[in-house]
Amino acid sequence: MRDPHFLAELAVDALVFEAHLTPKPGLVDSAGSGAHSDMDIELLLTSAETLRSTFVELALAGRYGVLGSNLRSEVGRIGREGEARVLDITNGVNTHRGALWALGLLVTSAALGGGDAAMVTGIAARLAALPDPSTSNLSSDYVTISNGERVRRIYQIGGARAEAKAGFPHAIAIALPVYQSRLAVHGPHLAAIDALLAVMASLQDTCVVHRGGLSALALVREGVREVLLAGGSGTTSGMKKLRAFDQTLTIAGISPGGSADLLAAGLFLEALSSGGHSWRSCIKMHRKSLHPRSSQPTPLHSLLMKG
Ligand SMILES: CC(C)(COP(=O)(O)OP(=O)(O)OC[C@H]1O[C@@H](n2cnc3c(N)ncnc32)[C@H](O)[C@@H]1O)[C@@H](O)C(=O)NCCC(=O)NCCS
Ligand SMILES: Nc1ncnc2c1ncn2[C@@H]1O[C@H](COP(=O)(O)OP(=O)(O)OP(=O)(O)O)[C@@H](O)[C@H]1O
Repeated sequence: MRDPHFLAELAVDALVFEAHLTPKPGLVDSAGSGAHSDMDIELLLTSAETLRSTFVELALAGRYGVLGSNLRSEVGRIGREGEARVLDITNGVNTHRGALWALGLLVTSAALGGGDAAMVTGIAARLAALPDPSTSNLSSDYVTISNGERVRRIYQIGGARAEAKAGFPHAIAIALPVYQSRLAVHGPHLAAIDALLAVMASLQDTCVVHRGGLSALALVREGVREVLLAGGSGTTSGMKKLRAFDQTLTIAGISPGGSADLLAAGLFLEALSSGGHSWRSCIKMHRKSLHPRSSQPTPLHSLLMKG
C-alpha cells in the first residue's frame, strides 16, 4: 500500500522538476516565461507546492475508496477545490490545471490499486471515463466553457479528458520509455527534455491549438522533427535547434502546456516503480539551494546543464 504523503511528494516533485527543465519550447522554464506573459518559474513552484495537500487528499480518497461513481465524485470535488486554491494564490493564472487533472487521477489510482504503471494508468482511465455526478450541481462560474472545450468543439480533437480516458498513452507509452532509454547516456535533464519533445510530436495539445489553431500544431511538430533530426537535445547541434525552436514558439505565443503535463505524468509513473531517484535527486539539490525570484538561471539549472 502506497503512502499518500509519498505519492503527493512524487507528484509535486514531478512538477518541480518539469518546471526547472531548460530549455523547453514556449514553456515557462528557469531561463524565462516562454510564451506566457502571466507566469514565471517562481509562480509555477509556488503553485506546485500549493497542490501538495490536494494530492494528499486525492491519495487518501483512493486509498479508502472503491472504483465507482462515489470516488469519481469525490475526486472531482477535491480537484476543483485544488484548482480554486491555486487560482487564489496565482491571482487567477492557470498554472497547473491540466497537470492537476493528469497527476491527480494517477495519484488516486496509485493509492487505490497499487501495482505497476500499466495498472495505475488502467485504473485512471476507468476513473476518468466515469461521469462526475456532481458536475450538474456546479456553479455557472465553473461551467464557463474552457479553452480546451472550445478547441475540441471547433476542431473535433481530443484533449485532456480523451487522453485520460485512453489511459494516458502519451505518459506511459511515450514519455516514460523515451526518458528511460535516454537516461543512461544523457542524464535526467536531457532525457526528460527528449521525452517532452517526443510527446509534443504526437499530442493533440489543446493549449497549442487554442493559441494558434491547427497550423500551430504543425509548427510544433516541424520544430520537434528538426531537433530530433539534429540528434536530439543531447547533441550540440540538436541543442542549438532546440534553443531556436524555443525562440520560435515564444515569439509565436505558442505553448505546449499539455505536453509538459504529460511529461510530469510520465516521470511520476517512472518514480512509482524506481522511486524516481534519477530525476528526484535533482529536486533535492534544488530544495537545498532554493532562492526566490531571479531572472538568472537557478543553481539547479546550472547543475542540470552540466549533467
Ligand atoms: C479535464 C480538465 C483538465 C479540463 O479540461 P479542458 O480541456 O476542458 O480545460 P482547459 O482548457 O482549461 O485545460 C486543459 C489542460 O489540459 C492540458 N492538456 C491540453 N491538451 C491535452 C491533451 N491532449 N492531453 C492531456 N492534457 C492536455 C493542458 O494543460 C490544458 O491547459 C480538468 O481541469 C477538469 O475538468 N477538472 C474537473 C475536476 C476533476 O474532475 N478533477 C479530477 C482529477 S483531480
Ligand atoms: N512549464 C510550464 N509552462 C507553462 N505551462 C505549463 C507548464 N507545465 C505545465 N503547464 C500546463 O499548461 C497549462 C497552461 O496553459 P495555458 O496558459 O495555455 O492555459 P490557459 O490559461 O487555459 O490559456 P491562455 O493562457 O492561452 O488563455 C496549465 O494547465 C499547466 O498544467
